[in-house]
Amino acid sequence: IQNLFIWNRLFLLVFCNSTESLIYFSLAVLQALEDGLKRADADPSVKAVTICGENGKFSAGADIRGFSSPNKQGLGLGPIVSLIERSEKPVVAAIEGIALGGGLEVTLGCHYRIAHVQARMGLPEVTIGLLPGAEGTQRLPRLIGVPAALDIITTGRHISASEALKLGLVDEVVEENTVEAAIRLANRLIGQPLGHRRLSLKPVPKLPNMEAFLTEALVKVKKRAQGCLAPELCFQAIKAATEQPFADGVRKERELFNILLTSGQAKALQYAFFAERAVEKWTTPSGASWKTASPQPIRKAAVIGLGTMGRGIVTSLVKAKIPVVALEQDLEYLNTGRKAVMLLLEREAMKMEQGGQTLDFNNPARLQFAVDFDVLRDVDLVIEAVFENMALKKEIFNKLSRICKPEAFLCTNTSALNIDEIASVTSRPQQVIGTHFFSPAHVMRLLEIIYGRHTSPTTIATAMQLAKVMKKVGVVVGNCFGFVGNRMMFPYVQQAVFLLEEGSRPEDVDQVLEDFGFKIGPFRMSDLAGLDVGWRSRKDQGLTGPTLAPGTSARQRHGYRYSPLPDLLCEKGRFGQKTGKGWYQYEKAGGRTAKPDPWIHSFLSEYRDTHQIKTRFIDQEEILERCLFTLINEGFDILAEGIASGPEHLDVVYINGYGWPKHRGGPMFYASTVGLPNILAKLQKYSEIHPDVPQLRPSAFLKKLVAMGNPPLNDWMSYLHRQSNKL
Ligand SMILES: CCCCCCCCCCCCC[C@H](O)CC(=O)SCCNC(=O)CCNC(=O)[C@H](O)C(C)(C)COP(=O)(O)OP(=O)(O)OC[C@H]1O[C@@H](n2cnc3c(N)ncnc32)[C@H](O)[C@@H]1OP(=O)(O)O
Ligand SMILES: NC(=O)c1ccc[n+]([C@@H]2O[C@H](COP(=O)([O-])OP(=O)(O)OC[C@H]3O[C@@H](n4cnc5c(N)ncnc54)[C@H](O)[C@@H]3O)[C@@H](O)[C@H]2O)c1
Repeated sequence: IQNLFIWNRLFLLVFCNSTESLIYFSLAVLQALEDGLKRADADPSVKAVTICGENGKFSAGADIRGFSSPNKQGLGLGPIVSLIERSEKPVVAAIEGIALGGGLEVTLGCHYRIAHVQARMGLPEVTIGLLPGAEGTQRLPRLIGVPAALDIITTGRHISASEALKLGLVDEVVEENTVEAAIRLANRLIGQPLGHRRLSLKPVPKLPNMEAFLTEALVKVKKRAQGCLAPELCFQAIKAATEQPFADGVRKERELFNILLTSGQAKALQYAFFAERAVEKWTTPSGASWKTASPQPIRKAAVIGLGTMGRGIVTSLVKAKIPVVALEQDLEYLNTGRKAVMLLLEREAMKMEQGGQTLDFNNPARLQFAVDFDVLRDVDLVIEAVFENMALKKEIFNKLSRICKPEAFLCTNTSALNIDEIASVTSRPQQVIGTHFFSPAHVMRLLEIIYGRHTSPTTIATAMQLAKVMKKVGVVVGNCFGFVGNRMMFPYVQQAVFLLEEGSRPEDVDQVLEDFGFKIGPFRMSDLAGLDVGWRSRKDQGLTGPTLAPGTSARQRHGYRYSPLPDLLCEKGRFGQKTGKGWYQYEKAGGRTAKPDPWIHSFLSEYRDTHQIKTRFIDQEEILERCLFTLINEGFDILAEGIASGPEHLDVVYINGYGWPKHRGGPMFYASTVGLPNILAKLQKYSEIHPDVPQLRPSAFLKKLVAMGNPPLNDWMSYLHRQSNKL
């Protein structure tokens, strides 16, 4: 706080920015706030105080980086909030832009709160592994009641000013100048009693069935948390507010805050927060970067293919208010696709209505369906989402190159195919790029953006901008088979299948990985995605099917271990959920409840007999290590090859696209917590046992980092000497 104005008889405290655009509490800001308050209190000419932020933003809360610094910046905020509340002079908060975390807690110490209609508020500490630690868990339930406080604190969601008004979190919402409105209110309050406005003195509003409500709420919180500690501790702090006097509740809040602060989960979640922002600042080995490349505006887009992916992509574009043309191969496919898209959009519109927003999709200027490529003449960008087949993709891109206007960008949603080969059939390879969405595309946040040899920086910047507009996290990566996400997943799934050959059951492997925190284990995931997808790809690669050379050993390909188990299941028509049978059995085709299948158990045991594999008990540790360490090992190769510019990229991909538990910070962050020497030793051990599995052989980069003394993750990339130029 640098600007303190004494304005008539009013003291205006203005938080000044620590950065260009956001105010978060550093030690200096806290000290200035405390000094300002004390000065206002001591000055008899000051009759009231207004607290506001600079540049139309109240505050983003404590400086998150401070939590991992030795002097733990921001920890003194609670006493300052109490100091505000105790003031004998009325204090009014003028909330503009955002009031988050400690920022909102400051307003809870104020006697009155006025918000601008576009302001957003929230206590997002839970999302970075913490709880509101400046007495917010004790004041908020007193202000808005336990159910609403529990919802806001355990989810960390942001709320609008109108919702805040409905909940009683703010006293007034204004459309005009919030600071002036706050000053007017402060002036009116001079000399009025404040006791009833001090939240710490108020009781928590009673519920007729508080105990039952809390018991039920805890079950819900735990279920949603999926192994993350913070939501449950947020709950405990709020429960304390219902049971104990304010001062004891604050003590409990501090105790719980400290547990979280020193937990690995908070560290991991805070790493993930900054990693997500770091990947926005993309660079490529050739020196192209977000700093110098400018995105082109996308006023109209097209999606080709309205299957599983195309439907979700169209929905995302419509939600982002980008006019779309949706194209299919014939009228029959078009009608099926149109129905599916309209259903998704209706559902999305309903969800948005609950939040007071609208979605306009029945207007042909916003969404058009077609089978004729001629309608693509005026679009700025096309996203191709047809079958995963190189010949088909090339045919489509060649056509697009001829029909679309010269400046249009051509994107492919391929899961693994070579972007350069696709681009080679166009006359504009510099405008061809991979935009790899994840299923369901209107829900999943990840957008892997793959540049080819000729892709221009403008094209990358435009794809990144598109991700942002679609509220997705874009991660720029290089071109290789499977890119980052799928390339790292192949060895993970491969190990899972090898474990079945050796003695595990699908449900054992899934359970271990779900206990680790994955939303869904590899076999449940395969059943959901459809086993036929991988089968088709393996047939295309000549690993199975009619093109396989006669006499090829069942369990070997190119001299390495191969498991035909997934192929055998597909040959029996077991494609997963869609056929009602896969690695599990389902109640019907299209059913969703996976049940262990005795058929699979006896099939596996016959398979082992046929191939003379001795069934052995495989413990949880081995399941976890073999699946995760091979995935991580591939990650080190990806970094060494320059396919991704840092470990954060791999982590953001895994958290947002593959259900990796965020509270473990992503696979590469997890590797850094396990310790690279431990990972190396385990890979060496398993590789000796399975010499025919190259994915278990430790990456040269991993070995190098261990030899360099296991440096911290932030330093890993400095140990690479880049020669490759992927652009
Ligand atoms: C030793 C033990 C003793 C125990 C004693 C217990 C006592 C406890 C006392 C503790 C007091 C705790 C107080 C409080 O409860 C805790 C907090 O306030 S935690 C912080 C809560 N706030 C947040 O989580 C907000 C996070 N930020 C956002 O959600 C978004 O950034 C935004 C504010 C909505 C803005 O979004 P955008 O406009 O899209 O902008 P960016 O996200 O790209 O951000 C721009 C830039 O700012 C950086 N940044 C944003 N917020 C913070 C922050 N709070 N701290 C640090 N940095 C922040 C962000 O990283 C970007 O910078 P870049 O990374 O690009 O350099
Ligand atoms: N399904 C997934 O989970 C997933 C995830 C990420 C990426 N992908 C990739 O996305 C692409 C599409 O996959 P999908 O699962 O949506 O496939 P899908 O089989 O569900 O749909 C493909 C659609 O493309 C249409 N199509 C085929 N040829 C066409 C043509 N010439 N013109 C117009 N439309 C045509 C088909 O009619 C079909 O509706 C593939 O490259 C796939 O690898 C899929």
